[in-house]
Amino acid sequence: MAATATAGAAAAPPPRQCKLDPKSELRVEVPPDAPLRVRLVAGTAEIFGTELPPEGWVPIPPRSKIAIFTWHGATLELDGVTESEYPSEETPMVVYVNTHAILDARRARARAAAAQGGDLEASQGPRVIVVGPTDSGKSTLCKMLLSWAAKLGWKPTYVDLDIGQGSITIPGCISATPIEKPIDIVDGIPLEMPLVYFYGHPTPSINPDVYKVLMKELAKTLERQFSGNAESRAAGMVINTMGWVEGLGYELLLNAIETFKANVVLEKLWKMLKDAVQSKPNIDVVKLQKSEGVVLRNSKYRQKTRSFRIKEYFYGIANDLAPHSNIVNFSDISVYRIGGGHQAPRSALPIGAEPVADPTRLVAVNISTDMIHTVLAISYAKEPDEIISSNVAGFIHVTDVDIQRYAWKPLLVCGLYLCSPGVNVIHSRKKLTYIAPCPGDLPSRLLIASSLTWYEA
Ligand SMILES: Nc1ncnc2c1ncn2[C@@H]1O[C@H](COP(=O)(O)OP(=O)(O)OP(=O)(O)O)[C@@H](O)[C@H]1O
Repeated sequence: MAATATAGAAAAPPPRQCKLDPKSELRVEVPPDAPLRVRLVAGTAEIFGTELPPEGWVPIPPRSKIAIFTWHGATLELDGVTESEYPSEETPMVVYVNTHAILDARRARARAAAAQGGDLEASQGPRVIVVGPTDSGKSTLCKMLLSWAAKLGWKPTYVDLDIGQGSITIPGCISATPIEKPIDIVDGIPLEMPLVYFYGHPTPSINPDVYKVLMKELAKTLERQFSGNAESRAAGMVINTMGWVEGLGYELLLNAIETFKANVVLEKLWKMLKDAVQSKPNIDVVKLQKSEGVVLRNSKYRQKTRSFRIKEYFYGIANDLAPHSNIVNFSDISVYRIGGGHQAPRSALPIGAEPVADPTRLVAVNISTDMIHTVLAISYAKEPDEIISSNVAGFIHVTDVDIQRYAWKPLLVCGLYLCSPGVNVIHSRKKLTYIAPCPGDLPSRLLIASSLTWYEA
């Protein structure tokens, strides 16, 4: 099939077939508002590690940028509009699958060591961390490594540290989930058992200390789970990182490698880390080539994608879920912000002591109309001081904040009507309206504020 670009095309082209040679891929970009479906007519093919079923049409979600790759050759049929579609034989897939094979061998070694009563280190499978700049294909490589491992029966843990995009749940979170089967082409990462810590902002620079603390909490919880589950331990982790690789971003990457005890670093297009971590024992740094198919996304596009991820949480990928609107009294909830606490004034400190800001301090937040359109996380914490070390149950989206309502009651004094705040009746409602994915009361009264906003169109 010749390279085509149908960007802006109003009418859908007729269904068309595309024959792919072995070890080649068809790269497709789906527009935001027109459906596309794909069918395997002959041969075998996969999308980022997940095989296309031998029969039937597969809907490709709007805004997707995908590659349909075949190892042994395939004929595909496409039905619908694309922004671009073209085949390519230049892919790094052989290198990627070889990397997978090495990881697989390490998992098998770890499992065998566990069966022979080996120590924790010997029974630990690969903890792979994928690093590199933005749009170098990190998330895509993670998906492939996870799906290929799951296809062989492993249940590796996917750890997503990329708070800018959020591939497990909404952006602003550090999360992890076991991957038990190849990642669904339509539904994405399974959401049955995610472990989610809420940072609440799309970039770590807002409060890197909190970002580090949350990474530590997640790593601690995973460590506990691994110590009681030899299979998960042998399957290991695949860790996705953010694309900020300079200055503070670089420091946070080194911190992530240490915190999650990563023992394989897969670099995409970037070798700065090599010098920093190669001197350490038991860490392998492997430089991998970037696929030419990876699509560059500007900041406006990323901002939009973040909004869509939040919308998807409430309305589903195919807009097939209906969130529930609910009203809660201010007195029934407590909202906190993690970090941003001001340092104590010098005058309040003992003589000679220097004021120290505690970036991880918990601050109670007054509920105000500023919260409208923001996302709040529902903490599993029992007490406020446990919030930073607790994962979250889910999210709500604030649609209205009713602070107070005045019922003017003018007084007739000497033939004049007067309005005085002193004598007016003030009807105070103090209610917050929100949408949530499920009906019923909130599972906890402890909520975490964020800078994540979403405007319902
Ligand atoms: N071979 C390919 N053909 C077509 N599209 C691709 C290919 N590989 C990746 N993509 C798409 O390119 C985009 C960027 O890739 P990806 O999300 O993996 O990069 P990233 O390094 O994780 O980015 P970031 O760090 O900015 O989140 C994604 O939409 C992805 O689906």
